[in-house]
Amino acid sequence: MKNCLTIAGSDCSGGAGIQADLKTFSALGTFGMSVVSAVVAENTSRVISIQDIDVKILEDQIDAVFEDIEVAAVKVGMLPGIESMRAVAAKLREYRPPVIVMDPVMVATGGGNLMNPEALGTLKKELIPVVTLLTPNIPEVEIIAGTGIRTQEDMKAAAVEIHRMGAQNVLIKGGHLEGEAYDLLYDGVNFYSFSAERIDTKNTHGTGCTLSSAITANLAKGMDMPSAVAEAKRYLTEAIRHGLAIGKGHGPTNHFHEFYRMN
Ligand SMILES: Nc1ncnc2c1ncn2[C@@H]1O[C@H](COP(=O)(O)OP(=O)(O)O)[C@@H](O)[C@H]1O
Ligand SMILES: Cc1ncc(COP(=O)(O)O)c(N)n1
Repeated sequence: MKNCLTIAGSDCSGGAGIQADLKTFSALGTFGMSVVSAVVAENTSRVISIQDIDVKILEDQIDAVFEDIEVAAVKVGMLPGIESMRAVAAKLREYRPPVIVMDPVMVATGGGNLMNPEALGTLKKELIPVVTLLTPNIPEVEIIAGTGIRTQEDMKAAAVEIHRMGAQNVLIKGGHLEGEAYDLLYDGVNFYSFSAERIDTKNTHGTGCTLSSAITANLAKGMDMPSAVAEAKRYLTEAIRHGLAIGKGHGPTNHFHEFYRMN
């Protein structure tokens, strides 16, 4: 079995963050481990408060995993600010895991800032250059690339720009645009399109986390990048289709529905 590590925030309501990542890692047959970067008091409707984890214990958690266990792939999710970003970037440069997938989480689906906007420069300078794959959504692309995105052509231009910043691969998620659920992958040479039907639901809490951790698990299992993304998208679409109407706001994706067990 391959070992996957998520470095991300804790969502006590279980739909996003490390909780979504660990459920995805398990559902896809990998062994999941987690380094907590922040504790977020949140639910399907709102973010109440956030406590950043001290940098020392953030670093110690990473050391505890890497000094003992072989890590096939790392997923990085919410990093709340400059200090945590610097610490994680330094540890990733030190341990050099074979795969690093980063979801540059900025805002929760239910609203609420999860990243200090002042950390944008650190994200660009220290983290983007070390990642195997960056998976921004449209608002995140607009902030990172500094351009408005309305069309698939805009997505292409921004993917090239983010690749230039140092990300080996870029997957721009089009969930925030209208029409089909269209995502675009750029590997520095080719573009790959991934389309799925848009499911009419408000239960989309954790979709980005689920997709990036599913890609991480698939890469850990040895798939090439386009196959890992295609399979992860298939997994995610079913997890949204069978999404759970839990809570009063945006319910979570479902990792254990009948469709996936049978396929
Ligand atoms: N209603 C939906 N039906 C099907 N796929 C969706 C839906 N909403 C989002 N997606 C897909 O979920 C993934 C994450 O989407 P997006 O909303 O863009 O990112 P984030 O969750 O980070 O904000 C993408 O693959 C996107 O295409
Ligand atoms: C701790 C944490 N991390 C990430 C998200 C974003 O989730 P989404 O996958 O809906 O973009 C979240 N709401 N909470």
